[in-house]
Amino acid sequence: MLGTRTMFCVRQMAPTYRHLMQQPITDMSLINTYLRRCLAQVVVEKKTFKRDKPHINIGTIGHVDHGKTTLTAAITRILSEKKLAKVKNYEDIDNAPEEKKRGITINAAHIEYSTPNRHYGHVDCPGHADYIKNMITGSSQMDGAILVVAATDGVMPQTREHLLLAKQIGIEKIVVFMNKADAADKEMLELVELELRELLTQIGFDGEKTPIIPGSALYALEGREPSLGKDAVMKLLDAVDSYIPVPPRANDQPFLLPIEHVYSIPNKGTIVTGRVERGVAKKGDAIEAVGHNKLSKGIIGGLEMFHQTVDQAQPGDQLGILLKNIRKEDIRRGVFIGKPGSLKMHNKFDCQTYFLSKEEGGREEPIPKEFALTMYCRTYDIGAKGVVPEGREMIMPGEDASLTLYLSKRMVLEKGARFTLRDADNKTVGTGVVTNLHADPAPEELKKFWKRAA
Ligand SMILES: Nc1nc2c(ncn2[C@@H]2O[C@H](COP(=O)(O)OP(=O)(O)OP(=O)(O)O)[C@@H](O)[C@H]2O)c(=O)[nH]1
Ligand SMILES: [Mg+2]
Repeated sequence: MLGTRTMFCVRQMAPTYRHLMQQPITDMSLINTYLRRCLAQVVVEKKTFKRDKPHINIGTIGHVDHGKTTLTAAITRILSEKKLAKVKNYEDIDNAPEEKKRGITINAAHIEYSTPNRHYGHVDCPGHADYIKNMITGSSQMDGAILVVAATDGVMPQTREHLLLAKQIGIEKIVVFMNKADAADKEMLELVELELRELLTQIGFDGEKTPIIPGSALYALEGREPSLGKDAVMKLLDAVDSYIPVPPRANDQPFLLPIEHVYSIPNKGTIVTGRVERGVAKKGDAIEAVGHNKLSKGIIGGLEMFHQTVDQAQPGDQLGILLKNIRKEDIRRGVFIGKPGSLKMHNKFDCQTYFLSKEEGGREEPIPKEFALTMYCRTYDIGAKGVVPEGREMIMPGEDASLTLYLSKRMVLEKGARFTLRDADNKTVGTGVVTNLHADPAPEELKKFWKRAA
């Protein structure tokens, strides 16, 4: 049934449908019509996001039972006292029945809060499998992370595994909360800190400078002993504020537009359309069109959006670009337009890939040692052959793996780029993130996979 508030929103926000509102609201189908037509507006009214602070995505990672969810709950409790967060109790975060029963996190939970300087989206990651999947698919893309390590246990297998994966997918800065300090003595804390700095350095983080803050998430949540509880959590948030940088805004990066369509207009030139992914561009700028084994140089002759001239293209713009000095035959869908020198083609790379389980729409049968699929990345799709790493005979649906992929043509690839793998029936089989780019392989190596080596 309709609440008074919903009806108020409908009346307030739907002047277009006011003629419908003149009639007495007795007919449910009429009410449904109002609601359907106004739903989008009602949702907007409910969820207007105040953009007054830089937004950053972070999350808690670390070994099972080390206190990630307790810390997440404690952060919201402490910040709620300053009206910077809504309290999320432990049970609100681990809210699935199975999670309550077993006292563990299974699904990643998304929470928001602010410090005086920033707005944070925070993902409380589960100890294991789902987290890895979410990290790879990008559903929990993080700009930085809080590693939670219980001082009572020290570094454990998933501490290392989560750090490795964070590094793989491009997280540069980590802040450590050395938890359960209420149950550990000074010597233990010192030892675990040493162990952690060594591990961070080993994996490629800055082990010396990474802030490591000892404390007790449990005390913070229960409002006990501020020096270990509330004050430690505030210290942690200060460290997150200062150590994890705001990611560069898309405007500041080199121009990039993946081509969706190419047209040729007689006497005018070649027109490409697509959505600006990053950077800015204007008429007269030099550009390169890169992809499908080819690099062409040209100049932007004009920019249009919705049949109107645009002075400066910005991220998110759906554009038509007139290209000078580039022929229609030189380019096609999947070629990228970018600032000269900023785009590189590759046909061999490493990636972290998750293969969907049967329930998720993936394959029933395992992925064999060598396989052929189509890789979809931004606007291109291209033949890709993969090799399962040594030591594994196959990959089962529902598992993840580090792989090396060979493409049938050299395409624009960047570390951190996300892609999907589909089979001949256009069924999505896997999803991945590029972790390492190789120099072009020798033709003999490529010929093993592609008869007509690029
Ligand atoms: N003594 C002590 N116990 C803590 C502290 N923080 C958490 N715990 C306890 O450790 C257990 C695990 O805490 P959780 O917050 O569920 O751990 P988690 O890392 O989220 O676990 P998963 O999500 O399952 O990986 C719970 O019994 C907590 O009460 C702490 O600071 N001190
Ligand atoms: Mg948890």
